[in-house]
Amino acid sequence: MEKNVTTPYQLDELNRESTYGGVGEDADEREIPVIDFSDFTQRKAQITEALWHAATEVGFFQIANHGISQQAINNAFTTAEQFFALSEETKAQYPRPKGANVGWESLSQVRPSTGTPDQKESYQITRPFMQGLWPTEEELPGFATEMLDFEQQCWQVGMQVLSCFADKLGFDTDFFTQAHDPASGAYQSTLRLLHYYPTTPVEEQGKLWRAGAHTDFDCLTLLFQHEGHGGLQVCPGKEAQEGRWTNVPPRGDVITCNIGDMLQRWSDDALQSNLHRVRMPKTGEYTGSRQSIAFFCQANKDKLIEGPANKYPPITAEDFLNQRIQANFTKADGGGY
Ligand SMILES: O=C(O)CCC(=O)C(=O)O
Ligand SMILES: [Fe+2]
Repeated sequence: MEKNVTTPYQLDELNRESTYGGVGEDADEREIPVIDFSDFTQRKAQITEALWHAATEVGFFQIANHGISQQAINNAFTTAEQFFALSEETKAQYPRPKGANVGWESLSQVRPSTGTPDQKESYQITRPFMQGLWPTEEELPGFATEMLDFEQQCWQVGMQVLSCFADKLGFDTDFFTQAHDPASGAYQSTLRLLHYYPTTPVEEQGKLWRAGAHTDFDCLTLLFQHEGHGGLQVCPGKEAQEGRWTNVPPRGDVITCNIGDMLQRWSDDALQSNLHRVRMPKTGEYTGSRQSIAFFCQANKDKLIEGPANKYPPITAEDFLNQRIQANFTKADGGGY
């Protein structure tokens, strides 16, 4: 099947996404809620209310006092930078295989909203599927150990957030924790290291984007923004037609979170998976390399996504993700599987 912007997609989520490529306008009146996670166990009920409000209204929120040390985050960024500084030939030894969320890719992700490749390279880590995809100890000592440790810390925070949503949706508290079991071979949550290439500033945003407008495929995304590396903009679903985009402050001490399509479906649309994108820097703004790190909580392949009210027919997490990945990578990259 040809993958291009005119392809009619099977999932509603994809049809929606393919219509949102317009530049729109900046709307800085909206605030991204910051939610304090300190004393999580004692304050869980209060945190849950704050999360639910943020997730149903804006779809994006930032978590402060999340428990991952600043040192661990800084180290992850430094190590990611070292990975991307490896030679093209070295990185090309670890390519993203067809239709999988693992390995290295560069300039290959074409969003249905834009039809142009994101101006970035990325490296994906999904625990069970990394064979042959780690750089060697000579190339980058300690890389796998450090990244898997960071991945585990992200998972902890992700599961805390999801346990709050489980409470509100009437599932067992640990429902999503079991659905994202890292010990299973069907685990498919992914840590993604991102490097947006240095660029020349634009007077006006044109066809090329650092990351074209999209919603995420997963249940929940934890995004670590590099202090000062701006450009991320969000647009709540309700306002997508008007195209009013809010800048997300690039704070290095909080985790920026958003709901993805999988959880929107799993919550019968109660939780909003919102559009976001990374625009090109304008004249006068920082134009160097831009880094970020994302952790995508994606239910294990064999889990069935079924909302409490059964609004949508059940679909396995594997089938759901496959359709989304397929629509996002070009044929040239070997993405059509
Ligand atoms: O780099 C960012 O700020 C956003 C990345 C993103 O949206 C994604 O990888 O899905
Ligand atoms: Fe995203």
